[in-house]
Amino acid sequence: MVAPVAVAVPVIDISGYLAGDAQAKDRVVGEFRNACEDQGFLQVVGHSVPADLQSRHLACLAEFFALPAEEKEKVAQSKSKCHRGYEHIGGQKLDELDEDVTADQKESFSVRRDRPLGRFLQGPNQWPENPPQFKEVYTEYYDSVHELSMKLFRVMALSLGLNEKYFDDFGSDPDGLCLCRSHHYPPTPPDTAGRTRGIGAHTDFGAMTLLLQDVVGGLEVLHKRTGTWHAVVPIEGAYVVNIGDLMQRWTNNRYRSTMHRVISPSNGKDRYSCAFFNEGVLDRMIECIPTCLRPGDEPLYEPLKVEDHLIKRYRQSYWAAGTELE
Ligand SMILES: O=C(O)CCC(=O)C(=O)O
Ligand SMILES: [Fe+2]
Repeated sequence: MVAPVAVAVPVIDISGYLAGDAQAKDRVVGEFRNACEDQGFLQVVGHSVPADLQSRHLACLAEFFALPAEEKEKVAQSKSKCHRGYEHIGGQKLDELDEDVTADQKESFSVRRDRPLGRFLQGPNQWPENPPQFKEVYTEYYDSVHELSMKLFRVMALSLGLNEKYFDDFGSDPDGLCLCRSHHYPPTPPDTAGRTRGIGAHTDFGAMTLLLQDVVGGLEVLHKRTGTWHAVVPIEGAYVVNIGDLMQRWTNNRYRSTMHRVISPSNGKDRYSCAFFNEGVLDRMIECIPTCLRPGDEPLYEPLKVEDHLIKRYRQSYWAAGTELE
Protein backbone atom coordinates (compact mmCIF):
# COMPACT_ATOMS: atom_id res chain seq x y z
CA MET A 1 0.00 0.00 0.00
CA VAL A 2 1.18 3.54 -0.71
CA ALA A 3 1.73 5.34 2.58
CA PRO A 4 -0.52 8.36 3.19
CA VAL A 5 2.36 10.63 4.25
CA ALA A 6 4.31 11.83 1.22
CA VAL A 7 8.06 11.28 1.28
CA ALA A 8 9.36 14.09 -0.85
CA VAL A 9 11.55 13.34 -3.84
CA PRO A 10 13.59 16.57 -4.05
CA VAL A 11 13.09 18.77 -7.11
CA ILE A 12 16.29 20.45 -8.32
CA ASP A 13 16.26 23.34 -10.78
CA ILE A 14 19.51 23.13 -12.76
CA SER A 15 18.91 26.09 -15.10
CA GLY A 16 21.32 28.41 -13.22
CA TYR A 17 24.00 25.73 -13.24
CA LEU A 18 23.60 25.20 -16.98
CA ALA A 19 23.85 28.96 -17.51
CA GLY A 20 27.23 28.95 -15.76
CA ASP A 21 26.19 30.76 -12.56
CA ALA A 22 28.78 29.90 -9.85
CA GLN A 23 26.35 30.25 -6.94
CA ALA A 24 23.77 28.09 -8.65
CA LYS A 25 26.47 25.50 -9.29
CA ASP A 26 27.26 25.17 -5.57
CA ARG A 27 23.58 24.93 -4.71
CA VAL A 28 22.83 22.31 -7.38
CA VAL A 29 25.87 20.21 -6.47
CA GLY A 30 24.91 20.30 -2.76
CA GLU A 31 21.26 19.43 -3.41
CA PHE A 32 22.28 16.63 -5.75
CA ARG A 33 24.66 15.17 -3.15
CA ASN A 34 21.99 15.27 -0.42
CA ALA A 35 19.43 13.54 -2.64
CA CYS A 36 21.88 10.83 -3.77
CA GLU A 37 23.01 10.12 -0.20
CA ASP A 38 19.43 9.95 1.00
CA GLN A 39 17.16 7.99 -1.37
CA GLY A 40 19.10 8.27 -4.63
CA PHE A 41 15.97 9.74 -6.26
CA LEU A 42 15.37 13.31 -7.38
CA GLN A 43 13.57 15.26 -10.07
CA VAL A 44 15.37 17.71 -12.34
CA VAL A 45 13.68 20.76 -13.88
CA GLY A 46 15.18 23.66 -15.85
CA HIS A 47 17.15 21.16 -17.94
CA SER A 48 18.30 21.23 -21.56
CA VAL A 49 15.88 18.80 -23.28
CA PRO A 50 13.34 20.87 -25.27
CA ALA A 51 9.71 20.42 -24.17
CA ASP A 52 8.67 20.21 -27.79
CA LEU A 53 11.04 17.27 -28.40
CA GLN A 54 9.67 15.46 -25.34
CA SER A 55 6.09 15.94 -26.63
CA ARG A 56 6.98 14.76 -30.13
CA HIS A 57 8.70 11.68 -28.69
CA LEU A 58 5.76 10.79 -26.43
CA ALA A 59 3.33 11.33 -29.34
CA CYS A 60 5.36 8.97 -31.58
CA LEU A 61 5.37 6.35 -28.84
CA ALA A 62 1.59 6.52 -28.45
CA GLU A 63 1.21 6.12 -32.21
CA PHE A 64 3.63 3.18 -32.37
CA PHE A 65 2.20 1.28 -29.39
CA ALA A 66 -1.32 1.70 -30.84
CA LEU A 67 -0.35 -0.31 -33.95
CA PRO A 68 -1.67 -3.87 -34.35
CA ALA A 69 0.45 -6.51 -32.57
CA GLU A 70 1.64 -8.06 -35.84
CA GLU A 71 3.06 -4.69 -36.97
CA LYS A 72 4.98 -4.25 -33.71
CA GLU A 73 6.21 -7.86 -33.77
CA LYS A 74 7.98 -7.12 -37.07
CA VAL A 75 10.61 -5.33 -34.97
CA ALA A 76 10.45 -7.70 -31.98
CA GLN A 77 13.41 -7.91 -29.62
CA SER A 78 13.35 -11.69 -30.09
CA LYS A 79 14.47 -11.06 -33.68
CA SER A 80 17.43 -8.96 -32.59
CA LYS A 81 20.76 -10.49 -31.58
CA CYS A 82 21.45 -7.51 -29.36
CA HIS A 83 18.11 -7.04 -27.67
CA ARG A 84 16.83 -3.97 -29.51
CA GLY A 85 13.31 -3.15 -30.57
CA TYR A 86 9.83 -4.05 -29.40
CA GLU A 87 9.06 -6.13 -26.34
CA HIS A 88 5.50 -7.32 -25.73
CA ILE A 89 3.67 -7.21 -22.43
CA GLY A 90 5.01 -9.75 -19.92
CA GLY A 91 8.39 -10.20 -21.67
CA GLN A 92 10.38 -9.19 -18.60
CA LYS A 93 9.86 -9.58 -14.85
CA LEU A 94 11.88 -7.10 -12.90
CA ASP A 95 10.48 -8.21 -9.53
CA GLU A 96 12.57 -11.33 -9.02
CA LEU A 97 11.47 -11.98 -5.44
CA ASP A 98 7.68 -11.93 -5.31
CA GLU A 99 6.26 -14.92 -7.14
CA ASP A 100 2.67 -13.75 -6.69
CA VAL A 101 2.96 -10.61 -8.79
CA THR A 102 2.61 -10.68 -12.55
CA ALA A 103 5.44 -10.30 -15.07
CA ASP A 104 5.79 -6.64 -16.08
CA GLN A 105 2.59 -5.38 -17.72
CA LYS A 106 4.47 -2.99 -19.97
CA GLU A 107 5.31 -3.03 -23.62
CA SER A 108 8.52 -1.32 -24.52
CA PHE A 109 10.84 -0.23 -27.28
CA SER A 110 14.62 -0.33 -26.76
CA VAL A 111 17.26 1.66 -28.58
CA ARG A 112 20.99 1.82 -28.00
CA ARG A 113 23.78 3.29 -30.06
CA ASP A 114 24.33 1.40 -33.35
CA ARG A 115 27.51 -0.68 -33.13
CA PRO A 116 28.85 -3.69 -35.00
CA LEU A 117 27.46 -6.98 -33.67
CA GLY A 118 29.66 -8.86 -31.26
CA ARG A 119 29.83 -7.96 -27.58
CA PHE A 120 26.91 -8.30 -25.17
CA LEU A 121 24.05 -5.95 -26.18
CA GLN A 122 26.15 -4.39 -28.96
CA GLY A 123 24.78 -4.28 -32.49
CA PRO A 124 22.32 -2.49 -34.79
CA ASN A 125 18.92 -1.06 -33.85
CA GLN A 126 15.65 -2.17 -35.42
CA TRP A 127 13.20 0.54 -36.49
CA PRO A 128 9.51 0.28 -37.35
CA GLU A 129 8.15 1.67 -40.61
CA ASN A 130 5.42 3.49 -38.74
CA PRO A 131 5.00 6.14 -37.65
CA PRO A 132 7.33 7.37 -40.43
CA GLN A 133 9.08 9.94 -38.21
CA PHE A 134 9.68 7.40 -35.37
CA LYS A 135 13.40 6.80 -36.00
CA GLU A 136 14.24 10.45 -36.55
CA VAL A 137 12.42 11.69 -33.45
CA TYR A 138 13.68 8.82 -31.28
CA THR A 139 17.28 9.51 -32.35
CA GLU A 140 16.95 13.23 -31.71
CA TYR A 141 15.48 12.47 -28.28
CA TYR A 142 18.24 9.93 -27.49
CA ASP A 143 20.98 12.45 -28.31
CA SER A 144 19.35 15.21 -26.30
CA VAL A 145 18.82 13.12 -23.16
CA HIS A 146 22.30 11.61 -23.47
CA GLU A 147 23.74 15.13 -23.53
CA LEU A 148 21.75 15.98 -20.39
CA SER A 149 23.03 12.83 -18.69
CA MET A 150 26.61 13.95 -19.37
CA LYS A 151 25.87 17.30 -17.71
CA LEU A 152 24.45 15.45 -14.73
CA PHE A 153 27.53 13.21 -14.55
CA ARG A 154 29.55 16.42 -14.17
CA VAL A 155 27.30 17.44 -11.26
CA MET A 156 27.70 13.93 -9.85
CA ALA A 157 31.52 14.14 -10.07
CA LEU A 158 31.58 17.52 -8.32
CA SER A 159 29.19 16.24 -5.66
CA LEU A 160 31.67 13.46 -4.84
CA GLY A 161 34.61 15.87 -4.60
CA LEU A 162 36.07 14.64 -7.90
CA ASN A 163 37.31 16.41 -11.00
CA GLU A 164 34.17 17.33 -12.92
CA LYS A 165 35.28 15.26 -15.92
CA TYR A 166 35.71 12.09 -13.83
CA PHE A 167 32.75 10.27 -15.42
CA ASP A 168 33.10 11.75 -18.93
CA ASP A 169 34.70 8.61 -20.43
CA PHE A 170 32.28 6.28 -18.70
CA GLY A 171 29.28 8.15 -20.05
CA SER A 172 30.40 9.18 -23.51
CA ASP A 173 32.67 6.39 -24.79
CA PRO A 174 31.19 5.38 -28.20
CA ASP A 175 31.38 1.74 -27.07
CA GLY A 176 29.69 2.54 -23.77
CA LEU A 177 26.23 1.11 -23.26
CA CYS A 178 23.29 3.44 -22.89
CA LEU A 179 19.73 2.22 -23.20
CA CYS A 180 16.84 4.47 -24.15
CA ARG A 181 13.77 2.36 -23.38
CA SER A 182 10.28 3.70 -23.86
CA HIS A 183 7.27 2.15 -22.17
CA HIS A 184 3.53 1.90 -22.55
CA TYR A 185 1.54 0.79 -19.52
CA PRO A 186 -2.04 -0.10 -20.47
CA PRO A 187 -4.69 0.34 -17.76
CA THR A 188 -4.96 -2.64 -15.44
CA PRO A 189 -8.04 -4.88 -15.73
CA PRO A 190 -10.05 -4.44 -12.49
CA ASP A 191 -10.05 -8.17 -11.62
CA THR A 192 -6.27 -8.35 -11.27
CA ALA A 193 -5.87 -5.21 -9.15
CA GLY A 194 -3.16 -5.57 -6.52
CA ARG A 195 -1.23 -8.32 -8.35
CA THR A 196 -0.44 -6.49 -11.58
CA ARG A 197 2.85 -4.69 -11.90
CA GLY A 198 3.58 -2.26 -14.70
CA ILE A 199 7.17 -2.84 -13.63
CA GLY A 200 7.88 -5.00 -10.61
CA ALA A 201 9.98 -3.73 -7.69
CA HIS A 202 13.59 -3.42 -8.76
CA THR A 203 16.72 -1.33 -8.61
CA ASP A 204 18.25 -0.09 -11.87
CA PHE A 205 21.30 -1.96 -13.14
CA GLY A 206 23.51 0.88 -14.39
CA ALA A 207 25.02 4.07 -13.01
CA MET A 208 22.36 6.75 -13.50
CA THR A 209 18.83 6.78 -14.96
CA LEU A 210 16.93 9.73 -16.42
CA LEU A 211 13.22 9.06 -16.68
CA LEU A 212 10.62 11.12 -18.49
CA GLN A 213 7.09 10.23 -17.37
CA ASP A 214 3.78 11.61 -18.56
CA VAL A 215 1.30 12.99 -16.04
CA VAL A 216 -0.72 9.79 -15.46
CA GLY A 217 1.36 8.65 -12.44
CA GLY A 218 2.11 5.18 -11.06
CA LEU A 219 5.85 5.32 -10.33
CA GLU A 220 6.57 4.54 -6.68
CA VAL A 221 9.74 4.53 -4.65
CA LEU A 222 10.42 2.43 -1.55
CA HIS A 223 11.29 4.45 1.52
CA LYS A 224 13.93 2.26 3.14
CA ARG A 225 13.63 3.43 6.73
CA THR A 226 9.89 2.78 6.95
CA GLY A 227 9.53 0.11 4.27
CA THR A 228 6.64 2.05 2.68
CA TRP A 229 5.98 2.88 -0.98
CA HIS A 230 5.60 6.52 -2.06
CA ALA A 231 4.39 8.04 -5.30
CA VAL A 232 6.89 9.98 -7.40
CA VAL A 233 4.38 12.67 -8.30
CA PRO A 234 4.72 13.54 -11.99
CA ILE A 235 5.95 17.01 -12.89
CA GLU A 236 5.34 17.61 -16.59
CA GLY A 237 8.61 17.70 -18.53
CA ALA A 238 10.84 16.94 -15.50
CA TYR A 239 13.38 14.11 -15.36
CA VAL A 240 13.25 11.67 -12.51
CA VAL A 241 16.92 10.95 -11.91
CA ASN A 242 17.99 7.94 -9.90
CA ILE A 243 21.13 6.13 -8.91
CA GLY A 244 21.62 2.57 -10.19
CA ASP A 245 23.38 -0.42 -8.62
CA LEU A 246 26.65 0.20 -10.43
CA MET A 247 26.95 3.69 -8.95
CA GLN A 248 25.96 2.48 -5.48
CA ARG A 249 28.79 -0.03 -5.69
CA TRP A 250 31.23 2.46 -7.20
CA THR A 251 30.55 4.93 -4.36
CA ASN A 252 30.84 2.24 -1.68
CA ASN A 253 27.13 2.66 -0.78
CA ARG A 254 27.48 6.41 -0.32
CA TYR A 255 24.97 7.02 -3.13
CA ARG A 256 21.86 4.89 -2.91
CA SER A 257 20.23 2.71 -5.53
CA THR A 258 16.63 2.55 -4.37
CA MET A 259 13.84 0.08 -5.14
CA HIS A 260 11.05 1.41 -7.29
CA ARG A 261 8.13 0.02 -9.26
CA VAL A 262 5.26 1.09 -11.47
CA ILE A 263 1.69 0.22 -10.58
CA SER A 264 -0.36 -0.09 -13.77
CA PRO A 265 -2.90 2.71 -14.17
CA SER A 266 -6.21 1.86 -12.50
CA ASN A 267 -7.95 5.02 -13.75
CA GLY A 268 -8.51 3.64 -17.24
CA LYS A 269 -5.69 5.74 -18.73
CA ASP A 270 -2.65 4.62 -20.71
CA ARG A 271 0.70 5.68 -19.29
CA TYR A 272 3.87 6.40 -21.30
CA SER A 273 7.40 6.89 -20.05
CA CYS A 274 10.93 6.79 -21.38
CA ALA A 275 13.99 5.79 -19.35
CA PHE A 276 17.57 6.54 -20.33
CA PHE A 277 20.10 4.32 -18.58
CA ASN A 278 23.87 4.91 -18.53
CA GLU A 279 25.36 1.48 -18.09
CA GLY A 280 28.96 2.13 -19.05
CA VAL A 281 31.80 0.50 -20.91
CA LEU A 282 31.79 -3.32 -20.87
CA ASP A 283 35.47 -3.70 -20.02
CA ARG A 284 35.45 -1.12 -17.28
CA MET A 285 36.23 -2.31 -13.74
CA ILE A 286 34.09 -0.75 -11.07
CA GLU A 287 35.94 -0.32 -7.81
CA CYS A 288 35.50 2.03 -4.89
CA ILE A 289 35.99 5.70 -5.83
CA PRO A 290 38.77 7.06 -3.58
CA THR A 291 36.68 9.95 -2.20
CA CYS A 292 34.08 7.43 -1.03
CA LEU A 293 36.42 5.69 1.39
CA ARG A 294 36.91 7.26 4.80
CA PRO A 295 40.35 6.82 6.39
CA GLY A 296 40.58 3.35 7.94
CA ASP A 297 37.55 2.00 6.02
CA GLU A 298 37.70 -0.98 3.68
CA PRO A 299 35.79 -1.11 0.36
CA LEU A 300 32.52 -3.01 0.79
CA TYR A 301 32.73 -4.71 -2.62
CA GLU A 302 35.22 -6.57 -4.75
CA PRO A 303 36.10 -4.89 -8.08
CA LEU A 304 33.53 -5.90 -10.73
CA LYS A 305 33.58 -5.76 -14.52
CA VAL A 306 30.60 -3.89 -16.01
CA GLU A 307 30.04 -6.71 -18.52
CA ASP A 308 29.75 -9.40 -15.80
CA HIS A 309 27.34 -7.29 -13.81
CA LEU A 310 25.07 -6.50 -16.77
CA ILE A 311 24.97 -10.05 -18.11
CA LYS A 312 23.88 -11.32 -14.69
CA ARG A 313 21.21 -8.68 -14.11
CA TYR A 314 19.71 -8.79 -17.62
CA ARG A 315 19.58 -12.58 -17.72
CA GLN A 316 17.88 -12.82 -14.32
CA SER A 317 15.15 -10.35 -15.20
CA TYR A 318 14.34 -12.10 -18.48
CA TRP A 319 14.53 -15.64 -17.14
CA ALA A 320 12.11 -14.60 -14.39
CA ALA A 321 9.56 -13.97 -17.17
CA GLY A 322 10.48 -17.12 -19.10
CA THR A 323 12.10 -15.13 -21.93
CA GLU A 324 15.37 -16.30 -23.49
CA LEU A 325 18.11 -13.69 -23.72
CA GLU A 326 21.09 -14.31 -26.00
O1 LIG B 1 8.19 3.88 -16.27
C1 LIG B 1 8.61 4.25 -15.20
O2 LIG B 1 8.12 5.17 -14.55
C2 LIG B 1 9.77 3.55 -14.54
C3 LIG B 1 10.58 2.70 -15.46
C4 LIG B 1 11.66 1.98 -14.74
O3 LIG B 1 11.77 1.95 -13.55
C5 LIG B 1 12.68 1.28 -15.53
O4 LIG B 1 12.53 1.21 -16.77
O5 LIG B 1 13.67 0.78 -14.95
FE1 LIG C 1 13.79 1.34 -12.99
